[in-house]
This record gives sequence, C-alpha cells and structure tokens, in this order.
Amino acid sequence: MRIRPIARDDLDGLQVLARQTGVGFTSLPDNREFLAGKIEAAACAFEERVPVDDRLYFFVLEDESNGELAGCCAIEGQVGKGVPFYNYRLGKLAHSSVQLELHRTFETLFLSSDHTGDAEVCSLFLRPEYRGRELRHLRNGALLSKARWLFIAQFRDRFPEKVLAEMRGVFDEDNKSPFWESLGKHFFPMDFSEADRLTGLGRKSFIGELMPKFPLYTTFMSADARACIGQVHRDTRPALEMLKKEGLRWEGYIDIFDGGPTVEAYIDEVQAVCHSRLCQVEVSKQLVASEERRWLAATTDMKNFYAAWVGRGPSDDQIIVVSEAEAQQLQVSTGDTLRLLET
Ligand SMILES: CC(C)(COP(=O)(O)OP(=O)(O)OC[C@H]1O[C@@H](n2cnc3c(N)ncnc32)[C@H](O)[C@@H]1OP(=O)(O)O)[C@@H](O)C(=O)NCCC(=O)NCCSC(=O)CCC(=O)O
Ligand SMILES: NC(=[NH2+])NCCC[C@H](N)C(=O)O
Repeated sequence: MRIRPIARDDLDGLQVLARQTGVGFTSLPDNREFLAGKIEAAACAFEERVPVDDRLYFFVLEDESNGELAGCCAIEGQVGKGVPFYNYRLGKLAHSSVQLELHRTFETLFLSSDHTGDAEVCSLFLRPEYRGRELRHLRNGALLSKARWLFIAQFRDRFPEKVLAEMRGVFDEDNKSPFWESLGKHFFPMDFSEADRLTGLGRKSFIGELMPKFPLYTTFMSADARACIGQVHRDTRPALEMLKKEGLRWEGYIDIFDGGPTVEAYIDEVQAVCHSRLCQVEVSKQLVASEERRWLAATTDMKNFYAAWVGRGPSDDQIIVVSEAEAQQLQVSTGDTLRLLET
C-alpha cells in the first residue's frame, strides 16, 4: 500500500470512493464533473502552477496488488480565501441580576470566520474492507492520516501557521442530524444531505449567508441536538483519535450544519511535523521483507510524493536501509533522501 498524489486517470477510482463515503462526508459528493475538477485542481497544485494559498493537495492510497484505490486524503493550503469559511464558536453569556440575586450562564453559538487563512486536513476516507478491526496491524488508516504530516513538514514554507480539521458530526439510524433538524432546517428548508451536497460542491458560503448570524442560545435547541455539539460520527472516531495524538485540540468551534467539532493546532507543534527527520537511503539486496508497521517513510519531491511503511528505522548516522521492494515502491535509490517518522 502506498500514498501518491492523485492523477488525472484516477477519476473512476475516485468516484468509487465518493459513492461509499456516506452522509456528512462533505468534500466528496458523487458528482463526476465536480470530482474531475478536484483532480485537475490537485494536479495543478502538485505541479505548483497555482499560488500557495489556493492549493488542494489530494492524495490516494493505492493497493499495488490490484491497482485499485483503497482510500484518499487531502490538504487544503488555506481555507476561506475564495468563499467564507464559517463555524460556530461555542461561548458563554452570563446574565445576572443583583437585586434578584440571580446569576445564570448560557451556552451560546457565535457565527465566526476565525479560521480564515489556516490550512485544513480533510477528505480522509478508507474503503471499509481496508480498515482496522481485523486489519489493525496493517495500519492503513494511520498511513493515510499521517502521510500528510510528512508532506507538510517537507514543504513547510507552503503552509500557514495553523492547521484545522472539520470532523463529521453525529447522525442517527435514519441518517438524520439532530443538530440540523433543530437549527439549520429552520433557516434552510431542506434535508441535511441536500445542504451537505451543496456545501461539498462549494456553495457553503451561500448556505452560510442564510444561517442565523446573531448569537444563538442553545437553550432553544432540542436536547438531542445539544448532545451532538462537538461529537463525531462513530466511523470518524479513529480519524479524530489520530489527530488528537498529533496534538490537535477542540477549542470550541463546531460545524454550522451538524455540530461536529473542528480541531486545530499550530503546525510547528504537530507531533509528526516536529519529529520527522531526513535520512539517506541505502538499498540492500540482502534485506528480507519485514511486516513491522512502525516507521513511515516519504519522498521529498512534491510531484513524486510517495509514502509507505518501511520495515525498520534509520541507523544512528541517519541512514535508512530499505529492501529492493521498498525502494521500488517509493521510487528511490541509494543516495536519495527519505523523510522518516516513528509512530
Ligand atoms: C478514518 C479512517 C480512514 C481510519 O481508518 P481505520 O478505521 O482503518 O483506522 P484504524 O487503523 O482502525 O485506527 C486508526 C487509529 O485510531 C485508533 N482507534 C480506532 N478506533 C478507535 C476508537 N473507537 N476510539 C479510539 N481510538 C480508536 C486506533 O488505535 C488507531 O491508532 P494507531 O494505529 O496509532 O494504534 C476510517 O475509519 C474511515 O474511512 N472512516 C470513515 C470516513 C470518515 O469518517 N472519515 C473522517 C471524516 S473527517 C475528515 O476527513 C477530517 C479529518 C482528517 O482529514 O484527518
Ligand atoms: N461536519 C462535517 N460534516 N464536516 C465535514 C467532515 C468531513 C471531512 N472533513 C471532509 O473533508 O469532507
């Protein structure tokens, strides 16, 4: 399994992924024209033909045994440049009457564009048959999620100070979002899935304009909607855990539609960005394959960015010995450089 930039002939494979993502996975609507545009935008980003603040780096996880796409992940260079990037910030309003000796604090939602200019990790999806559970030792999900930090560390100057991730919120058995039913629906009379589809197609700002702009007291929302604030969809829990381990934190911002948390960090404080390091490659003919999945390696060329597990770590003198198969997978030879991360 290896990560590589998406290519122009991946459209069919990407559409297979888009059909499986399910409710609330905003950024991959099943719309062929839209997906083709995404691929084209990504190709231009990896070729560095667009300004850094307008880049979408979109990667796929390739199963080399059959050539199929097993999953995908992406990094937005900066959010909120073209269209506003809205969140609600969870805050408090204190009401107090000295005469009556009544002091009460109310949970309140404030519409914000505070994340304008930050980078975003997004679109993390792995086909169910490649996920953990029985296959935990393969760590495909971790490869997908973490390879992006090696990319950001390598091309640090292309990214801003902060990074965020918007996590999918809670949906019930009927794929309904209690948060949307209690809030968004009153202002935008359609189902969540339709609002989410329009958002994915890039019309979030249009919908955001129609959402309430004044502080909202959550007191007026249903109890099950309030219970969704800052909570994630069950299939999103591993994604959130991995980001938390890297140091991303929930600072009280939530999605305006489903109440899912936005987590964030200063890029230079992300564990994987701090701890990855460059090593020189030595290809060994004698090396036997290792099943260990502790060391993640990535190449250092943007257009030919590949990432995969390698069976061992570097030696003290910063040499990474790889087998011929690993060298071929990462397209490196003796004397080249790899970025390594222990995880
Ligand atoms: C998110 C992934 C790709 C993760 O893949 P897997 O399910 O195979 O993950 P995994 O290997 O089983 O687990 C990954 C790590 O999470 C830990 N883990 C797993 N399940 C857990 C749980 N219930 N609670 C706490 N931790 C858990 C594991 O120990 C492991 O860490 P170690 O290996 O370190 O031990 C997948 O579940 C998926 O496609 N989900 C559906 C789509 C989705 O909701 N995507 C996120 C949307 S939100 C988004 O895209 C933004 C976020 C982003 O881009 O990163
Ligand atoms: N609250 C949400 N539904 N946000 C979208 C989450 C999905 C994921 N971050 C994406 O890139 O599409």
